[in-house]
Amino acid sequence: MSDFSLKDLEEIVARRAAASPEESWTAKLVAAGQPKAAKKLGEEAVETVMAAVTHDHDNLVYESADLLYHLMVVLKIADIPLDTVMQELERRTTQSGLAEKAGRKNP
Ligand SMILES: N=c1c2ncn([C@@H]3O[C@H](COP(=O)(O)OP(=O)(O)OP(=O)(O)O)[C@@H](O)[C@H]3O)c2ncn1[C@@H]1O[C@H](COP(=O)(O)O)[C@@H](O)[C@H]1O
Repeated sequence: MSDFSLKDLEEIVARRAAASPEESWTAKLVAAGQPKAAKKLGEEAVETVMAAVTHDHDNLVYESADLLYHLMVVLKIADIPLDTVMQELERRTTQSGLAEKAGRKNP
């Protein structure tokens, strides 16, 4: 069981965003801007999907880590705290996903 949390990763990303792009991938992505960071997020999402559908357990773990890290970078560039996403997830705990979908105006 790891003590490492997404909150820890958020803090690392915030700290490294201010580093030199020559010495930090995080800083390089932040300097490149949201289109580049979001493109990397999309690539990691596709690689995660491929690992899942091919039942590649080890790669699914590896690509999921890449995906979560790049999501944290995209949220950082968008100036959205992880806590805002967690609040949205918490709000959703009051009903099932199926009930939420059925209640949409345009399902
Ligand atoms: N978790 C990560 C993490 N996961 C993936 N990556 C980097 O994401 C980059 C993209 O990897 P890919 O192989 O998918 O992409 P690529 O083909 O090399 O890149 P392109 O040529 O396509 O642009 C690689 O440089 C990975 O090392 C990460 N870089 C940083 N972190 C965390 O951020 C911290 C600070 O890192 P720096 O900002 O680099 O100091 C690290 O100690 C980690 O905790």
